[in-house]
Amino acid sequence: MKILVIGGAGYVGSHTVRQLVRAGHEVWVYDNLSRGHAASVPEGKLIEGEISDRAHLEAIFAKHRIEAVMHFAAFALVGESVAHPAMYYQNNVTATLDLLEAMRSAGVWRIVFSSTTATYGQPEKFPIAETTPQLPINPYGFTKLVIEHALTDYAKAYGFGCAALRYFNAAGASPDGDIGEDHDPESHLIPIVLQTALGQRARIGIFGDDYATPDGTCIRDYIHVDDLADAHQRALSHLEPGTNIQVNLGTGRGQSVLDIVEACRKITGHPIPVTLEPRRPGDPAELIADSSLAHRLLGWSPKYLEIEEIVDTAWKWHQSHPRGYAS
Ligand SMILES: NC(=O)c1ccc[n+]([C@@H]2O[C@H](COP(=O)([O-])OP(=O)(O)OC[C@H]3O[C@@H](n4cnc5c(N)ncnc54)[C@H](O)[C@@H]3O)[C@@H](O)[C@H]2O)c1
Ligand SMILES: O=c1ccn([C@@H]2O[C@H](COP(=O)(O)OP(=O)(O)O[C@H]3O[C@H](CO)[C@@H](O)[C@H](O)[C@H]3O)[C@@H](O)[C@H]2O)c(=O)[nH]1
Repeated sequence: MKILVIGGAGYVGSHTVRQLVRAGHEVWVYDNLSRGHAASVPEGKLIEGEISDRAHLEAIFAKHRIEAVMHFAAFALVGESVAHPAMYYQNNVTATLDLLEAMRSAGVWRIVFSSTTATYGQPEKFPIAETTPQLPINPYGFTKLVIEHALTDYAKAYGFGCAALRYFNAAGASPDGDIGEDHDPESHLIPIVLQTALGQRARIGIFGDDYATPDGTCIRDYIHVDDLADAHQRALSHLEPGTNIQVNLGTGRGQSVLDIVEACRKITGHPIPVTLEPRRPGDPAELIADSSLAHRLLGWSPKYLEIEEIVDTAWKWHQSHPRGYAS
């Protein structure tokens, strides 16, 4: 299929692009490089552009006879969304609606959308299934929920084929160490802990140890990026006009912040000093996925289940690219 991967120069997008290319799809990446890296995109495949630029998108859709969109482009940081909600509503909602309109004018009806567990807020029951009420507790989660609703309506009214993939915490890197996670500034837990192991940071600050979890630190379900990429391919082949699915993607296993530090100590052999810091606004205490629907609908199940295996792939990337793509 001819696929435009929007936000494909970013972390999850770049891993997905690789798998799509290997599977024989004709892939183009559309990205404004605000948070992505040209070096993560296969040679000659990057088109620089904004998702709010409808005319540019429509021209690209026509020129490359695009049949499907994978939409990764967004701002995606919980804490930042609390501090700067306008940025989030603008990019994740307004500009994404421009993209949907560009697709509609161009007759491109297939879309796989990066949604998130942040749309659930802080559920009371675990694991989280798709039937769990979506009650976001931060602006980021709200922006993604708005687009899920828009996709439902576009599927019904305009015959779009839509899959919203609700990832839990993306983690790890390509096992060959060629591509991986590189955000500047980095705010995600695993890369920060590994940067501490590399000596680039003196310590890792733990955001709160008074949550209602066994060790008091927040629990997340870390899912390998290559498993997410695999789910995108499966979702794409599931799309028909009017398809509208939402599925969780996680391992079903929860790791606390302290568990992650411990796993990184084991993999890196570094003591990794920690300090205690106040809670980060917008953080839910616990998020663990029930991904059985993705298994039933798409035949998907994660290949990386052990957190040490996931951290090991990230560690390979950080060791071979201590300054990320600038290395
Ligand atoms: N990383 C996670 O743990 C996680 C979990 C759940 C959902 N998600 C979602 O997955 C998607 C990808 O996340 P990521 O971690 O790879 O993020 P990322 O920041 O690494 O990648 C996003 C990419 O989109 C591009 N982009 C942003 N706004 C754009 C715009 N207006 N026009 C064109 N390009 C634009 C950026 O330059 C970047 O390359 C996001 O939509 C995010 O909300 C991520
Ligand atoms: O220096 C740090 C960084 C993070 N944390 C904690 O580690 C956990 C994970 O944080 P982080 O890696 O920043 O991820 P999340 O805030 O859980 O958000 C990620 O995972 C969500 C899905 O759960 C996605 O929607 C988001 O886009 C993605 O950034 C949270 O409890 C943080 O408070 C720390 O204690 N110290």
